[in-house]
Amino acid sequence: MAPISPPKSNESVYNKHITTLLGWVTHASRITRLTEFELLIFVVFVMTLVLGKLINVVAPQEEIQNYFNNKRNIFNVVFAKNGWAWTTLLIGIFQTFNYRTSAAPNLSSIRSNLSPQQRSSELVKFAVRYTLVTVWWIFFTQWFFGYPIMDKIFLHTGGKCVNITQKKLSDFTGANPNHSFDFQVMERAIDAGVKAVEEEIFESALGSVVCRRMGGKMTGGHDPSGHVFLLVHSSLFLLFETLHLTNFDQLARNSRKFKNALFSSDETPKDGKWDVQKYVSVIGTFMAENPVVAVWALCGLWWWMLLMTAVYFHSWLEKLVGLLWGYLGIFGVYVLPRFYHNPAVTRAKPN
Ligand SMILES: CCCCCCCC/C=C\CCCCCCCC(=O)SCCNC(=O)CCNC(=O)[C@H](O)C(C)(C)COP(=O)(O)O
Ligand SMILES: Nc1ncnc2c1ncn2[C@@H]1O[C@H](COP(=O)(O)O)[C@@H](OP(=O)(O)O)[C@H]1O
Repeated sequence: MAPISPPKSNESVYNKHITTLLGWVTHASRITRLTEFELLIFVVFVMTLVLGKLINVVAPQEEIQNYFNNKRNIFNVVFAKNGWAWTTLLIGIFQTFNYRTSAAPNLSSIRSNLSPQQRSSELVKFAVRYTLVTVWWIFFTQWFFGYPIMDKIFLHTGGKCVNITQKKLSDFTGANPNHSFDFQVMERAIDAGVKAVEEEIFESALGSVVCRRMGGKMTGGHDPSGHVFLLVHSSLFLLFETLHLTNFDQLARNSRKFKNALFSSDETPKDGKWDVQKYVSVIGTFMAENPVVAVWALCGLWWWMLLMTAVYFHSWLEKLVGLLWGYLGIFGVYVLPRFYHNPAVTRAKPN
């Protein structure tokens, strides 16, 4: 009779599973050329969409209705709708402070050991990367030899702009030279004496920007989520640009200093009044020494908005397509070059 092996302890089973999981992570990291931490970041966005779907499925509708699914909420109107402008502003501030690091060694970024030439060369490389990711954003959401890619996908899969009455058409006077293509279509429709503008040729020729500005509604077809794209694309860009430049030890030291300054005894209200000037100065100093904090705060807002988009808007597939286009641009700019220019990583391929 074969000897009966002793029952395995829970701990040994967990250890075995963790070893297997880590093996998969290492393997995925080798194939994709992403570091394990970067891989984790990519996975977080997929998991956020999954989490949003779960919340949507399990929470009763009346409980999940809130301020955040109002399209006119301030975070959507002020931040997401101007998402690339915010991204540009914050990475611009980060790079400016970062460039000056050698003059201020207590900054939480690590460029102080570079010569002026090296720093200039880093800045040029950054400008090239910024231009590439900006062009990707423009192509997907704003313009791609006519309509942007997201609109082209929508129109080619049978999407239409509906609900445009002749009145809305004639009311539409906000001429935007950037969308001359749309205006040509409209002019042709007007010249042809289109009465009800719901005519097939007209409806299907309108892109999302003009359609919404005319008070119409995009319907049918596959409408990739512009929000998921923008939030993921911007977050990945900001993280890839800042993580490797962050001195986490210095950041931790500065954070402790900040906390002490904020909560020190002389910061308690005197005669019921807070010393606002002191607070502004403490917070200002902290933000100037740690520009990365503002960048990560924007990433935090993007993550929350992504979760809200995942709960309330679009179909699952439309969000997934937005996500994949967001991944693709960043992968092309930051990771693809590693397949050609990083022999150390290439050598790390399994035998
Ligand atoms: C900071 C470093 C500077 C380096 C300089 C490098 C040289 C760069 C040279 C050329 C690059 C091109 C210049 C582009 C500048 C871009 C500045 C802006 O961002 S201005 C435009 C602001 N617009 C937005 O942010 C709009 C964002 N919104 C959207 O994309 C969409 O509304 C949506 C995708 C969020 C949703 O779509 P919807 O259809 O549902 O509305
Ligand atoms: N997190 C969010 N908060 C508020 N509105 C959101 C949102 N995510 C998407 N939306 C809205 O849902 C619609 C589809 O978004 P998208 O295609 O960009 O993913 C857009 O409506 P409007 O275009 O009417 O503003 C957008 O404003």
